[in-house]
Amino acid sequence: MNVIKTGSVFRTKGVTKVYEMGDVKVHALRGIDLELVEGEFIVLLGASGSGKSTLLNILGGLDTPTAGSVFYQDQELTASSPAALTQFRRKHVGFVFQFYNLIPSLTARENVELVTEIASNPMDPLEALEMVKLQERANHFPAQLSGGEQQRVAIARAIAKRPQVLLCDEPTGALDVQTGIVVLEAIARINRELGTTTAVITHNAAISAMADRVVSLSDGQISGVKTNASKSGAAELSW
Ligand SMILES: Nc1ncnc2c1ncn2[C@@H]1O[C@H](COP(=O)(O)OP(=O)(O)OP(=O)(O)O)[C@@H](O)[C@H]1O
Repeated sequence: MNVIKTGSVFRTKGVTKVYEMGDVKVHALRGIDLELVEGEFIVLLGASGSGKSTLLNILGGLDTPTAGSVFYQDQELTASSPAALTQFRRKHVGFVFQFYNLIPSLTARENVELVTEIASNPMDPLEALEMVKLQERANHFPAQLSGGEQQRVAIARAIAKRPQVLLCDEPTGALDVQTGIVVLEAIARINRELGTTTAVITHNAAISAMADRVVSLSDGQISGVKTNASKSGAAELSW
């Protein structure tokens, strides 16, 4: 069942990003107007170089646009100081990247604890590992886990502080299909059970079927927005 609440989480207006390297200007984003609402699962779909990562990094406060405005609820990120952006990221945003960035010398549980120790209302690390079905591997080190399991630890780490938004940049990009599906199931479960507003960026059109809404990017512009009448479970996907 699709339950979408109506509260606005992100609003962007005319977001433009130009990277300048010497005399060369790369227009990564060319005027993005987008709203994400509370509890929504959105897929940002586009070919390599279409601007997906740039947009996600701007939403998550890791990067700032050249022009345009970005609001997180009532906070204008584009008018926020670097310190305020750090606070925003720390409190409200969980990031998942293609490569898991776990600390090799720490167990799964300790990797999650890195976040729970500095968060104000965190989950128990084991509860976060249970959300991704890895509670039994809590005392294993990253080298003892498969790529998909390491990615699930990274997801547990991202959600353990109970962020309002989960931003995932090609979370299955380094995984085979079956492993990717288990990772996507974990992300869908978090969206469904915790109500975490979730954005997944991918070049893989098959993943779109899981989303409430699919926003296609092409050459730094939104080239299409599609609302799915019903969502597929990750297990139904194939690519
Ligand atoms: N730091 C940077 N400096 C210069 N150009 C950049 C930088 N980051 C991205 N770009 C350029 O901006 C454009 C958009 O890049 P972006 O990484 O957002 O695309 P993407 O859709 O996420 O691609 P991919 O799927 O390959 O990761 C590309 O042309 C890229 O080369």
